[in-house]
Amino acid sequence: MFRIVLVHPEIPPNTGNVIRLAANTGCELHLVEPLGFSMDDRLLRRAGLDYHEYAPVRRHASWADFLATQVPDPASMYAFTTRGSRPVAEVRWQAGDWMVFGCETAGLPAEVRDTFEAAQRVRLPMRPGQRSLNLSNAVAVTVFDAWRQHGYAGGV
Ligand SMILES: C[S@@+](CC[C@H](N)C(=O)[O-])C[C@H]1O[C@@H](n2cnc3c(N)ncnc32)[C@H](O)[C@@H]1O
Repeated sequence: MFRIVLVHPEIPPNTGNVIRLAANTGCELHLVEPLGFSMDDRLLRRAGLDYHEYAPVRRHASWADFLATQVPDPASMYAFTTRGSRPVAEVRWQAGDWMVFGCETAGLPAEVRDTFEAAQRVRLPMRPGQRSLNLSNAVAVTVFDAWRQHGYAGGV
């Protein structure tokens, strides 16, 4: 089981997709507020269908609140950023690791990104000149690669 963290997500269908992905793969999902939508949003519900009933979704009032309540081990936290210094392919994922993603427009806030050691700031490969992947696509390819490393344990 991996832990997905979305910091200030803005677009309801992206978070809905990630709720569904978390249910599909057995991940925990953490949302760091402020969010760009209400959790009752119609688009969020449509994308997540009823999966929010099956995927644990935890909300945190701020990044500081997330750190204070979850007390994550920095060595098990990875920040996903297009400015990451480490290729994601080098990561050997461990159960319980935290995968931290930024918002759709601005990415991870600098005050969050800068708290990660260089080795914990990872990037997904893209062709030259490309800006970024869609947030929910970035989460999906990451979770499935991590799950693949574990032989899709628990999957059928
Ligand atoms: C649409 S992107 C944000 C784009 C933003 N302008 C930036 O440059 O960070 C949303 C989130 O997806 C993740 N992401 C997208 N493409 C990525 C990549 N190539 N490497 C690492 N993370 C990526 C990051 O967490 C990012 O904050």
